[in-house]
Amino acid sequence: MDKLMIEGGHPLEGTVQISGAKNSAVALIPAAILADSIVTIDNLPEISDVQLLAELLKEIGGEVELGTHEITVNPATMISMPLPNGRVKKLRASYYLMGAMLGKFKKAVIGLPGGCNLGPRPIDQHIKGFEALGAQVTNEQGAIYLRAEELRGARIYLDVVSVGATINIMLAAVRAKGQTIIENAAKEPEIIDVATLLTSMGAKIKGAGTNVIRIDGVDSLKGCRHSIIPDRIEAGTYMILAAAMGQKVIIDNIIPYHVESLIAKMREMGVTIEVEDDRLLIHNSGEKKGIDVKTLVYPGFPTDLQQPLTSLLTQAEGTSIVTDTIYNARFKHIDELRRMGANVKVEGRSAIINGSTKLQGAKVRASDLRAGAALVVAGLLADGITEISGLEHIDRGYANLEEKLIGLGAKIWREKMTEEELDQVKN
Ligand SMILES: CC(=O)N[C@H]1[C@@H](OP(=O)(O)OP(=O)(O)OC[C@H]2O[C@@H](n3ccc(=O)[nH]c3=O)[C@H](O)[C@@H]2O)O[C@H](CO)[C@@H](O)[C@@H]1O
Ligand SMILES: C=C(OP(=O)(O)O)C(=O)O
Repeated sequence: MDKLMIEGGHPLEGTVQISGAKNSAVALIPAAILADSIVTIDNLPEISDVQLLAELLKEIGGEVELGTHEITVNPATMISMPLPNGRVKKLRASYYLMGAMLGKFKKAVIGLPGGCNLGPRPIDQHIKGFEALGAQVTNEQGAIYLRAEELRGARIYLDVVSVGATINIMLAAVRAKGQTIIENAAKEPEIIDVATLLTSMGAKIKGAGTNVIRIDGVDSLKGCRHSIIPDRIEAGTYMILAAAMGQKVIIDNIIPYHVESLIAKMREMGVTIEVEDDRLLIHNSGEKKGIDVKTLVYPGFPTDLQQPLTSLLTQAEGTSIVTDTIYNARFKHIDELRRMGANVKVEGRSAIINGSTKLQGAKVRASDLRAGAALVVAGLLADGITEISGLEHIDRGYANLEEKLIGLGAKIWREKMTEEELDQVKN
C-alpha cells in the first residue's frame, strides 16, 4: 500500500488538463448494458471506479475493452448474473447496475453500494422509483432483489432531490412501456450527459437538466459512441489548488458554466479568475477574505467541493463558515487539518474556520475521496512534508493526480508504507 508524499510551499504555474467526469463515467458504463450492440465511451477518466465497473460488466458476461481514455462494451452476451457483494461494495455507483439491469433483463440482484462514508446514504428513492415502474424490490441480507413481469411508465415524485435516484429511474424507464415522468428530479450536468448517451442509443427523453424529466419507453436500444463531459469537481479542485498556491494557472478542457458557483465564491474571497470558452485562468491575488458557503443541489455550491475549499479557507483572513446541507457527516477531514495546525471546529453541519493560519506538514489520513483532495490542498500549502494515507479513496476519483500536479511544479510522489504504518492503518 502506498502513501502520498508532498513537500509543501512550492508555487504552481502552467496548464492542467481536466479529465472526463467521474460521476458521468460511472453512470454511462452501466447504461451501456441497455444497448443491443457495441457502445464506445471516450474522454474516460483513469480512475479506479471506472476499472471496477469494467470488471463488473465482465462478471455479467459483457465483452469489455478498457483503454486509457476509452471503453468499448459489447453487451450482447450479458446475462442477469447476481452481483451480491465483492466489487459492488467498493464504489457508490454500482447502484446504477440496478436500474440498467432491471431495464434490460427485468431482474437483478445487486449488493448494497459502498462509496464515500459521509453519514447515512439511503437508496429509498431509487427503490420507490423502481416499484412505481412495476418492480418488486426486496432487501435480503444486504443485497437488493429486483424483479418485474414488465416495466410500466409511471409518474414519480422524488421526496429528496437525488442524483443517483434520478439517473437510476431514467435507466430503468427507457425500457418501460409508456411514459415515465420524474418530478423533483436532480439537475446536475451528469444527468444531462447520461440522457445524451441514452438518446444516442435511441431513447426518448425530454427535460434532463430540469426538475421534470419525461421518458417515453422504447422496445430496444442500439450501440453508439459518446464523449464524457469534463469533470467539474476535478476542475473545481484544481481551481482551489491554483488559488492556494498558484502564480498563474490555466484550468483547461472544462465547461466554465458548470463551475459558476465556485467561481462566484472564489471571487468573493478576492481570487482573480478570467473565464474563457473552455478554460479558466487563475491568478494569485495575495490576501484572501473569509466567506460563508452553503452546499446545495446543482446549480448551488457542490458538496463535493466543500472539503477542498475548507483547506483553502484556512488561508483566508477572518472567519469562514462552511455548511453542508446535503450530508450530515462530511467533515472527517477537519481533524486531519487540525493536526496540520488549522484553526477549525465543527458545529453540527458547519465547519467554522478561523484564518489565516500557516499549516505544518504532518502524517494524515484520507477518510474519503474529497477529504483526500482537501489534504492534498493542505499539503501543498504546508511547511515541510505531508504524508497522506488512504490513497484508495483518492484513486477512486482523481485521474493522474501526481502527474498533473508535477506538471504544475508541485513536489509530490508516492512511497510504500512501512510495516509499522500498515499496522496502524489496520488497527
Ligand atoms: C456517483 C455519484 O454520482 N455520486 C454523487 C451523487 O451521490 P448520490 O447519488 O449518492 O447522492 P444523492 O444526490 O442521491 O444524495 C443527496 C442526498 O439525498 C439523500 N438521499 C439520496 C437518495 C435516496 O434514495 N434517499 C436519500 O435520502 C442522500 O442521503 C443525500 O443526503 O450525488 C452527490 C450529491 O451531489 C455527490 O456528493 C456524489 O459525488
Ligand atoms: C461522494 C463522492 O463520490 P461517491 O458518491 O462515488 O462516493 C464524490 O465524488 O465526492
